[in-house]
Amino acid sequence: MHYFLKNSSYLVPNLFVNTENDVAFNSEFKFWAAAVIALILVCFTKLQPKIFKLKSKSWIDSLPGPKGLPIIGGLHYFRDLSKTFKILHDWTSLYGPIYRSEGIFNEPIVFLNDASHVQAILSSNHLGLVTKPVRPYDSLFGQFLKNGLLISKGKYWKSHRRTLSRAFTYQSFQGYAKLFNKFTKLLVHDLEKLFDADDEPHQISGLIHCCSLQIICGLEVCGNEEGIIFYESLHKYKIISSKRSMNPLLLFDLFWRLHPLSREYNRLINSMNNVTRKIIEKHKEAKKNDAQCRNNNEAIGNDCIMGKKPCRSMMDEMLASDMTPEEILIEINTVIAAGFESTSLTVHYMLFLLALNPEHQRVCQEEIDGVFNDPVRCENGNLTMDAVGDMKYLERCCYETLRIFPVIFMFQRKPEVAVKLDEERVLPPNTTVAISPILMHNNPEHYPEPDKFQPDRFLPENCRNRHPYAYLPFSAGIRNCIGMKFAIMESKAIAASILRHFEVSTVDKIDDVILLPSIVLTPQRDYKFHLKRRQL
Ligand code: HEM
Repeated sequence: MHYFLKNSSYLVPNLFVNTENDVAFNSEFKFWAAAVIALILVCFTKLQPKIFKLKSKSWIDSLPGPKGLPIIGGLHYFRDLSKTFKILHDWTSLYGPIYRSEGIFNEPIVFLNDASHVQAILSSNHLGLVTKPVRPYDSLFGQFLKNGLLISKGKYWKSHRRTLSRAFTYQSFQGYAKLFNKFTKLLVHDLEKLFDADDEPHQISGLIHCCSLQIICGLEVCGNEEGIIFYESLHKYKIISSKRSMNPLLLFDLFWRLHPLSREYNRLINSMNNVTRKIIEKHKEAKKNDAQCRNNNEAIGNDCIMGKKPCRSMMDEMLASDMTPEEILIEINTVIAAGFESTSLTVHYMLFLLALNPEHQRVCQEEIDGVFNDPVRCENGNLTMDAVGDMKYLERCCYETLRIFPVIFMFQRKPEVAVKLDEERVLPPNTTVAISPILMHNNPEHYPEPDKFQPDRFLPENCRNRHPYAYLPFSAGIRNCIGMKFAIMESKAIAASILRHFEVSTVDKIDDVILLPSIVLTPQRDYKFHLKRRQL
């Protein structure tokens, strides 16, 4: 078996799992007692003026919304994370398209669910508008992704965005066809082994995650020690980050540094950095071999593109830029952290929705067969990038999946300048706003019968009259997802390879599995699938 973790449910960062075994919780009780006392003292002396200042009157104070508690604001509503999305849906029904909640220290957070309000924030090119709030971004990612693209701001962000953008053009994707083909073939092979063994339903997200991780790293990492270390560390890192972001005490830097979890957190970051450094070294080595091979005009394995200008991968673009080694390390971690699981989860959700809707699965398979049976677009089972681009029905299924399951279910901004939301409201500078695709995509005004899986919502003629900011799985504007096109191509390539070889069905229903806000939208457990080989 090609994947590194036998029990794929392990792969799901489940916050209900008791992680006490994973991390050192020694002396936690003493820590909490000391922390609570210290917190009370700090609050009464230092923080009171800040709290009162935040309570200065503005129209935001009169917005409807759930009541916060002193200091912890609205965090207590999310004690039981399995209820998060129900609570958010209830708030939206109760308070309407714009309402106010509170973060830590009762900092107001304005929830925007109206597409034109969201447009006012996201559509501007003003650098002051793309700033993200320190919380939750810093507490979730700060020590790992530092000033990487996901969190940085201003001119620094702009210059790195420009460098990385060069690696995300259609032209540079051409080189990825080879990786898509290599790793999707391994995936199909592993799935055959898994489902040939018995007639039981199986969880397959471990295998899909593995495929996506290898594509984004550009290397076979799953079977070896480095892959295991990176994956396990990322898994634990996510659990700890989520715990921290929901725990008011741990949001204080001082307490966080004293807490045993933070030592474990630093250890995990060091492990991931070590793996990333090795990946960079291997890339440099592979590049050297590749250049040598072109000079000698002889092919080394499959990795040498004879006579052609080599396509530059994301890694190549970064290595060729004027970024320092430390900056490159951070950006590569950013791309892996932002890109691999979001994409594999999308494939997981897409297969689940196609299993629930076999009539759509059949249409996809007809389209996929047409491409695989065409020797121009698919030679020896190897898809070209154009062939992946050609699968338009599958693409609509991918868009519809991201409407129903937007893996980045919420993102935030803290504009440094005032923003006119509408004729009546100007958002004061430094106000935190939360934008939630999962709430916006459920609005029947934009998506009639939002619970239904209807890929044709994304036919061009059906999109034409929809508000352009009503669909936000990748955010929008100058700070949208840099990997958007890559993610769609990769999701399609993985899903196509599975649907080409298997009929996919599931024993689960949509409400059987609770969704958790575990940084990304994560099913509490994997869906269970039956994969039956197709007669080709
Ligand atoms: C289906 C898969 C994906 C989804 C749904 C997704 C969604 C998003 C969203 C909503 C954001 C904005 C986050 C925010 O504003 O806080 C974002 C940012 C980002 N994504 Fe993706 N993403 C996906 C795949 C990828 C891939 C494959 C890569 C890289 C190869 C990637 C790299 C990034 C980076 C670097 C950022 C930060 C961009 C910036 O701030 O300038 N993402 N993504």
